[in-house]
Amino acid sequence: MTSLHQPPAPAILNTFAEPAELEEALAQFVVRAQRDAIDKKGRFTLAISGGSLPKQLGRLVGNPNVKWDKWQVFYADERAVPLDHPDSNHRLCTDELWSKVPLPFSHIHAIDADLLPQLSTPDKSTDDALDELADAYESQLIAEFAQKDSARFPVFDLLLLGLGPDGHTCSLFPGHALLAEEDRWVAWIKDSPKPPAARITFTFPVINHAARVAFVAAGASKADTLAAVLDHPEDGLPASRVRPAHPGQVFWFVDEAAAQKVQYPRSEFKL
Ligand SMILES: O=C(O)[C@H](O)[C@@H](O)[C@H](O)[C@H](O)COP(=O)(O)O
Repeated sequence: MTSLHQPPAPAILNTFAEPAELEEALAQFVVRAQRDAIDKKGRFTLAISGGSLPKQLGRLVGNPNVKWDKWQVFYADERAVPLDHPDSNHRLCTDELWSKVPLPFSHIHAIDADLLPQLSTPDKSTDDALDELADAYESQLIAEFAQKDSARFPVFDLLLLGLGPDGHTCSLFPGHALLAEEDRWVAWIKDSPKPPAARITFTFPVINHAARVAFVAAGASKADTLAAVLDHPEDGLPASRVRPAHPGQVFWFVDEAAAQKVQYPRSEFKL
């Protein structure tokens, strides 16, 4: 049997007493993923979501083991707002991280902000404008991956994702038609229940081709959702559907406050 036919590996749940410990372990984990990727291919491809994540990666700043010049950074989802808008994930990441580290600007793949004015002009429908925005972002992924890896879907070395209170991840929300997307790499949504409404997002085929996916969730407000995602995957919440194909692996980095209701077996964090 080829590896392609093996079932996805069960997620690894790492829990930490305090958010500070979680952040330290997360930084070590990212550095390890980076080292493995650079050893194999000379580059490290990472995609990140918004929310609390950029702050939780603070321990990477000033870390001498991070080879920033080898990173290629994408956004696993992004809000359709200008890049300097307070709602922009790119702006959040820039403020929290990229502005503090020597990551070359050309290695940060943001949405094409020149396409945004189309969203507010009468000569184009919102659907068409968002479609173009998502396509343009998909082209950036194709430029990075398709020529180099000639894969049907990109294989990210690492995706760093958050968990929303309704079980969403990226901009993939419960019950939304986008959960069934099978072809596109990047899709758009104009009715996101979490504001702002218009966004683009990686699709499940992209997420589920990644080599590693790390979810990060901290705080008691995540407790019920985390228990639902890990203990009741049969409910099909978006975060439960993240199950990268073998040999991909999902890791959870959560603090005790978030893990308090979870029955799922915990692992001892090791690199
Ligand atoms: O841009 C977004 O809105 C996100 O990508 C979203 O999926 C986020 O990661 C979760 O909602 C968790 O957000 P918190 O970490 O802030 O709870």
